[in-house]
Amino acid sequence: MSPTIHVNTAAIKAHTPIVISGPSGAGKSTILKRLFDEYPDRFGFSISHTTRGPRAGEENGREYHFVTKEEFEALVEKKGFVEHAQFGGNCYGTSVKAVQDIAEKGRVCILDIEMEGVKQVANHPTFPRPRFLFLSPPSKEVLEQRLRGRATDKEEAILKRLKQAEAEMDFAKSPEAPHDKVIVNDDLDKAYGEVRDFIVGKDA
Ligand SMILES: Nc1ncnc2c1ncn2[C@@H]1O[C@H](COP(=O)(O)OP(=O)(O)OP(=O)(O)O)[C@@H](O)[C@H]1O
Repeated sequence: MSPTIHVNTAAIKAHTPIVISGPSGAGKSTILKRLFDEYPDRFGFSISHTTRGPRAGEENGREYHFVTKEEFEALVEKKGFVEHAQFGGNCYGTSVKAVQDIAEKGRVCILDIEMEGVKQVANHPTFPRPRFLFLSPPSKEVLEQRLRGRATDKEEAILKRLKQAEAEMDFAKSPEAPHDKVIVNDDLDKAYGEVRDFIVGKDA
């Protein structure tokens, strides 16, 4: 057994990361963009690790930390990822260090991750507990309208997202869900205000 990596608990607790999840189309990107625009110096996104090769224009340590399968697995062994997953034959993960780097710069790390990742973060053996926010669409029907309205996905992708959305929403209602707050994105301004209150506090 390899020893687990060191975690700078103090830095992370001083700037508790926020995990935001919710079905695709719930409005996470829209709301986070607004938050970053309003508070440009307060937040940070961690740089993920991946075993896929860099694409033209991508730089190691900027878009991703590009690593070999062996390096990735060694970090998994050491509990060096707060969450990791496989997509299309490649591994992707958010390292403890990447989140820590943001906290050490005095910023709050925002993690936009899906259900399986949320479970992993919540169950990590040494990483301090972040704050968990779930953004929900008002209903499945409205979610479907928004996904279609966004017009970025093909029919097959929309159906897949809707199925995954159902799983996300069932999980959020289940007793094992770690969410500290559930916000329904019905009216965008109202939902944004609630997200901001949760993340930066009412008097910010
Ligand atoms: N309250 C709202 N009322 C109406 N439309 C909304 C509202 N919030 C977001 N939308 C629209 O819904 C669509 C989905 O939003 P967005 O792309 O932010 O979702 P997302 O949760 O980030 O999805 P993904 O995880 O796929 O990136 C967008 O077209 C956005 O403009």
